[in-house]
Amino acid sequence: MKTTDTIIALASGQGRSAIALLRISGPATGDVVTALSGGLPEPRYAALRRLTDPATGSLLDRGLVLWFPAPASFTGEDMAELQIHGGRAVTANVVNASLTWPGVRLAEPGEFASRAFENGKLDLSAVEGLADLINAETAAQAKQALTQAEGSLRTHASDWRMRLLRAQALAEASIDFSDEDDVAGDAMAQAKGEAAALLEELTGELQKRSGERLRDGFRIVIAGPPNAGKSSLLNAIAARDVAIVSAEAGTTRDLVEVHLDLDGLPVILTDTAGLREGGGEIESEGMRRARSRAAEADLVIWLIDATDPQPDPPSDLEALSPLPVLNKIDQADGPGGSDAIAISAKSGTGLERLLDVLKDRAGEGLEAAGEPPAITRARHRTEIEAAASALGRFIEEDSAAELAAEELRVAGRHIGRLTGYIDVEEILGAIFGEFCIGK
Ligand SMILES: Nc1nc2c(ncn2[C@@H]2O[C@H](COP(=O)(O)OP(=O)(O)OP(=O)(O)O)[C@@H](O)[C@H]2O)c(=O)[nH]1
Ligand SMILES: [K+]
Ligand SMILES: [Mg+2]
Repeated sequence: MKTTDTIIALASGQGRSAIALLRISGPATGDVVTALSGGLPEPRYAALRRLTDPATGSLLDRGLVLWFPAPASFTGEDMAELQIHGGRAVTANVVNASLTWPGVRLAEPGEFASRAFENGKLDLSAVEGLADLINAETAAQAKQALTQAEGSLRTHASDWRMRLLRAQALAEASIDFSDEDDVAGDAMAQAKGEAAALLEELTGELQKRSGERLRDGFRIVIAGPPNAGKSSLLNAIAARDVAIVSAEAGTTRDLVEVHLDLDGLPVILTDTAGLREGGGEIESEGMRRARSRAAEADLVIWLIDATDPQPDPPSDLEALSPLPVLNKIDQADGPGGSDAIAISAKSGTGLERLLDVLKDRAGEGLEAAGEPPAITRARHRTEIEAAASALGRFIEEDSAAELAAEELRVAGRHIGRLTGYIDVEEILGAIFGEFCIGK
């Protein structure tokens, strides 16, 4: 990416809409806007302007023009936003007219955010928060993403960095005074005390899983013998015909997944192939997938047919403490007498109760008690784990002070990568690649 280029992109969704938002960023922005609209409006005030093709003078559209001179813009560069009519031809014409200006090109995905990062407008954790906000499907996800975009992880990371620097300074003092035994020993003991307190805090954060779960969704897997009504249950909960239902045992082979919003909580519900002995090659592969998805789930529903004598779940599923649910009670004689939740996927009986239980379980899994979790994605976990093990090595190291102090620098590098203030090149692509064009 060359920051001398001026970039343009449709920031609102693709396709027909009432209004479309075009964003332009880079040194030629002022010239392009002047060429299109005859001048620059007052900074940060919307002005209604006629937009004409600078080459032919023909009218392209009328729209609102906003001008954000550097450095007070999202990217930190000269920027403009054009609110124009959202027809495909209108937006294409305005974009094409802008592209005729020298040094102007279409933006790559995430390029606006990446320039904001390069210009120190956003740190990496805030960029990730913005990406999550754009992808958020439920209210709880959006709330967490916004908290992160506003700097929740950055606040933690800078506190951790400061404490590491303090420990580092103490460890280095102990090296400098190594010929004065008690001064050196005292400084090293203080450094280890700082490190131990920080390690305890990092370990506490690593124990919380709710941030990542909330970002990814709480995973519920429906498992059970063939024909128990698993696909019928998925369809009933999703209120759409997602999975094929039939009286033939072994209908479902692949995993069928739906994303649900249960009172603001994101849930991923997966229907699986019925589990039984035997089965052909395809069905066996389906059962293998069912078991492995169940093993990764936050909650497994073991669905059985109330009208049919049932096998117990296989031992690998039993070990996951599945939630027992009894289906087809519309056809069963009695309530069954077990602790299973009784439902009919067909008539809808008992579904509300089941949904209440699912909401409770998802709520327990997703809503952190106390402080919101610092970790919201695997990248954060990897860095914090690496920092914690370096701290552990520092605390245990009782040989040369120089070697021990190096572990603190390693920990500092990993914490620094959370916000990207140091040594970030290799992680940039992965983060900005998640964005759509125009952000
Ligand atoms: N009476 C009654 N029939 C049901 C109920 N739920 C499902 N069925 C029927 O049971 C049969 C099997 O339903 P499916 O949803 O395909 O069952 P499955 O567990 O997904 O089956 P496989 O994918 O083959 O493992 C179909 O004929 C459904 O109409 C129910 O609550 N009551
Ligand atoms: K079936
Ligand atoms: Mg099925």
